[in-house]
Amino acid sequence: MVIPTVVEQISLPSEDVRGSLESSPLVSSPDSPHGPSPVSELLDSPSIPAICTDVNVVPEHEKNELEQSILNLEGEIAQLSLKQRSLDDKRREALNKILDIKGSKISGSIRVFCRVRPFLPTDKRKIQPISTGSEKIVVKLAGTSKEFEFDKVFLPQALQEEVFGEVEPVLKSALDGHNVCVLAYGQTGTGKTFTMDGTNEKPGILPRALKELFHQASLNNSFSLTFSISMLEVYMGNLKDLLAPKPTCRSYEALTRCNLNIQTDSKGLVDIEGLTDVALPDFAAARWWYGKGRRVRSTSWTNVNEASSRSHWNSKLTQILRDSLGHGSKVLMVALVSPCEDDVLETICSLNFAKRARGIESNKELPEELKKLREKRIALLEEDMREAEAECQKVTNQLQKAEIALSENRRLFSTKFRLCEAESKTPMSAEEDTKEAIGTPRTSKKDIKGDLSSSLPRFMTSTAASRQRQSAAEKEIVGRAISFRSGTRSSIQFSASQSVSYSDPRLKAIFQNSNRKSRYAETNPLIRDSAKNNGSDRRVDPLPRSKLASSSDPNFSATLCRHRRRKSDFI
Ligand SMILES: Nc1ncnc2c1ncn2[C@@H]1O[C@H](COP(=O)(O)OP(=O)(O)OP(=O)(O)O)[C@@H](O)[C@H]1O
Repeated sequence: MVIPTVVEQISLPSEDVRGSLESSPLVSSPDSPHGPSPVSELLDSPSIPAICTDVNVVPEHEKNELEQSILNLEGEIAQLSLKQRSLDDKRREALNKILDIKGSKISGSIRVFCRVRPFLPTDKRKIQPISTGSEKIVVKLAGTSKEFEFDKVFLPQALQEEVFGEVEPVLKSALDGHNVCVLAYGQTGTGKTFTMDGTNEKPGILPRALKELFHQASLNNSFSLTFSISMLEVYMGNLKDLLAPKPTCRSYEALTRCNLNIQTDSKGLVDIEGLTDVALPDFAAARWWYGKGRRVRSTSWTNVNEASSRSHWNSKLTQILRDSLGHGSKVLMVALVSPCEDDVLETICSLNFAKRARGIESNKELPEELKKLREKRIALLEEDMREAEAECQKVTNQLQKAEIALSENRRLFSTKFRLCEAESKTPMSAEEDTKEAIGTPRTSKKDIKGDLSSSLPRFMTSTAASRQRQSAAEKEIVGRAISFRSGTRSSIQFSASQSVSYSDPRLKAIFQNSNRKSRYAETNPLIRDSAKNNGSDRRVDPLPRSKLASSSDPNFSATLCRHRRRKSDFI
């Protein structure tokens, strides 16, 4: 009665095994006087392969197919990553050109906007001395008029969204690794806070920028970005750390938080000693810390020694912004002006400063034809950029799908074949081996026996002597089954060494490292070589780890590491 159990364990019936089984006293041949045994019937049946399947042995062709699929997906991912990279380069190049053309025609990197505040109920003389166009602003004073030209002029009714829309390209540039600085400048009460911070209902540039940065970073998974935030206020020559932990007493510690020192690090970059730098894992954290900084900013300066450095304070700001205003950085200044006649002198002062910052005289305007050419060029570049962005998004989606398929295939592979391989390699005790050779768990065997004996009439159940004989016969069969099993196992090991073994370089590439960069570096000679080159050419900025914007892409590691500074400048 145990024969079917033995048969169930035979995965690849060979002639030897067949012979062993058929010669067993319990397994009679078709010619035997007892007629064909259940085993013989099973072995002769055309459905043997389906019945004789060892649960621990997966067909080799399935293994090869899965392995091939993994390799194909790896190749596809490498190709898509390259495509994604080149589209991203294309987009970045177009964006840079746009910013350069849109920026000052002379300095190339500073864009200056002007925003006119609307009349407020508290304003006294609501006579508007300013006339505006989309790039021009004219101020009338004592019968004369003065004209200023900027990259963009926002009318009093301009929405926060419109202003942010013009800032957005510069943010993308920040994610591409450029230092970016957004400044608001103007007379008191003209809307600097409103433009940069805004209100809960009408958020300004900063909250929108934080949201957009995290959103943009989440769209592209070809590299990883880390964000951190620092906030400081420059007031009367003193630097206040807005994110510092609350001082326990109004003492020296509190004072030092208001008198940070500006230093130059070993690389000649600006370093504000002791400035709090908080890592931002997500947008929620960014919003929280930004809110904290805003609240601290609104509190009064009580412990500050106002006489300390008045003489060289409009220079502290310059020192702080030095890196952000330097070569290769993108600067955006918003000059805020009042619409009131009473403020007209201040307005002219602000506009003159903004004009100097922009570096172009309004009377040296570009001829109309050149202007049109410039606009046309910008429109073409914007189209290129949009196309590259859309294409890049498609590739990113394909990449995500391929990565999901790859991880699913790997999971399948490791559960099916590694388990199987481990199973076949684990040394088994004689008892375990016997159990396995017989196959069905003991309980099942008992069940079968129990079921059968209970279903048989008493006279058909075995006597003590017949049980002894049966046991001896079983032992013999089990002995043969064990030797067969051993043979099977070694054959699994052999085939495994061809396809599943860790010594196989193809699988090594798949299993060894889940890190994409190194995996690609191993599997794709193109990437491996470029990574090597970049590694030798690029200088790695030794900023503290928390201050680094790390990237899995070797091309980005050097350029993104200045995010901390960019962020602090930004705020
Ligand atoms: N574009 C605008 N639309 C509606 N309200 C505005 C706008 N700009 C400024 N305001 C309002 O004008 C007032 C002064 O603005 P805000 O406080 O932003 O000026 P400020 O330049 O930051 O002033 P200060 O330099 O004194 O801090 C606020 O009540 C603000 O809500």
